[in-house]
Amino acid sequence: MKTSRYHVSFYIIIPLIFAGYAVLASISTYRLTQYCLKHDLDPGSLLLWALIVISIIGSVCGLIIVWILLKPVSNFIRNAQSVMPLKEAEEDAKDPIEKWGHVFNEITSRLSIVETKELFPEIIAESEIMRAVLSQIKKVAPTDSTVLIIGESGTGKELVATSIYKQSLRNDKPFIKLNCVAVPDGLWESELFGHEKGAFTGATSRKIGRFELANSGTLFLDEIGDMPLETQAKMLRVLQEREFERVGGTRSIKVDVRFIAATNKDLKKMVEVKKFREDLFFRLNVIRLDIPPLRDRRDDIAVLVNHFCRQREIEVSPIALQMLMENSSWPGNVRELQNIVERAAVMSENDIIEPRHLPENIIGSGIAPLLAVSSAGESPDAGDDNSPPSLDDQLSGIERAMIIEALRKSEGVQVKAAGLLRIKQRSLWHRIKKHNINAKAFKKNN
Ligand SMILES: Nc1ncnc2c1ncn2[C@@H]1O[C@H](COP(=O)(O)OP(=O)(O)OP(=O)(O)O)[C@@H](O)[C@H]1O
Repeated sequence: MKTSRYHVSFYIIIPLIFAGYAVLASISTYRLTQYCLKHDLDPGSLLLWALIVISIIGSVCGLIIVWILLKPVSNFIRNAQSVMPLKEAEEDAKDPIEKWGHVFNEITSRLSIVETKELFPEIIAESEIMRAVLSQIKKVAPTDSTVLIIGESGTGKELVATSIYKQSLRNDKPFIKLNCVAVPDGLWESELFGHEKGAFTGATSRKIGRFELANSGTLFLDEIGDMPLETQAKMLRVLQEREFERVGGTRSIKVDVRFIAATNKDLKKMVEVKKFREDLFFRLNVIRLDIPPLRDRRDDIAVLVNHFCRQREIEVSPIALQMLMENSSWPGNVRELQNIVERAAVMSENDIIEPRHLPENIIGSGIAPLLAVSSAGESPDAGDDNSPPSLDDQLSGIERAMIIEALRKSEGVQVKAAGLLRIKQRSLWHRIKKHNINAKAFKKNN
């Protein structure tokens, strides 16, 4: 095919082969029947043999075609299997097609991680839910549509707004931020629209407002839920008409601004209780991006911790990392995680974050205390309620700690970890699943 002058698509050639073969088979049986009738022979047994031969030739042709088609796929799968993470992905697949499905899914997922890392180097996220958000950002960024970013405090709304700006067609134009919580009462209009000299007592010179500063660029209104109602009405006019006057001025100023707003408040509820204007809400809610809280994307914890550690040139021990991954609440989201790593980095003596450097609420749940104590070399604490953990719980905790230690030593390579523990790889894999350990977190390149 590569060297021939003409290229025929498989979509044409394969149906043609089968159609041609069917025509040939029909002609030969027809001819055979005619021959038998002409020579007074019984066509039954001859036709039976002919059908057997036709079927055998048909099967061989089918086999060759399937082999030609699947050869590059199986070559690819074989090469992909030499990559360690893909080996893990196909572990529980029973038949080859299911196995290939697993491998392809894993490859697609990894390619999308690579793409997101390239497009959004500052946003660290590997969870599916965040990757969906990032692909939404990729779509909306180059448009001029207003974006409303909703999410709890510390989820990364500002980071997302900045990424939208960076990926937008206005990325060489101004990016002006306004934190609505930080604007003092009475200064709203001057802050947004600017003022003329002498507009009010203290207006000693002309001030350019945020709308004007953001002209031809992007205006990011953080914490929009904290904007007072009377300012919302004025804001609505700018959103609709892209026009306003400076305080104390008479001239209308036209601006070309893209708006991005963010809030951690439930604007719909605020509309219901008349604390936020419905018309403004609809104007802002053109494209809505929901940033999930960290507790709903625990897959991101390991990569985030490793990222924050890299920034501070320190490391995190796998047990400490596992404890961070096990924590289920994270009310302060990524900011809280970042602060914990920062604090632990300051406290660590040898540039490795150990469980003892983590706050009480992180090491104080589940089997974490057992691991924390064992890693710190102290005796196990029975807990506040004076009821020591059961033997089964303790054994399970020890098993878990040993697996984590082996994964740490083997840098997440499960064959090696299984060797260290002197168990079969399959058994290790089952135990990893049972204890809900994120084996990927131990890989060096994480
Ligand atoms: N996915 C992420 N990758 C890397 N850093 C992140 C990520 N998400 C958040 N951060 C970091 O967490 C901190 C808080 O993020 P950010 O200020 O964007 O959150 P926010 O939702 O705007 O918070 P708030 O509502 O309190 O203003 C920042 O230092 C930011 O760099």
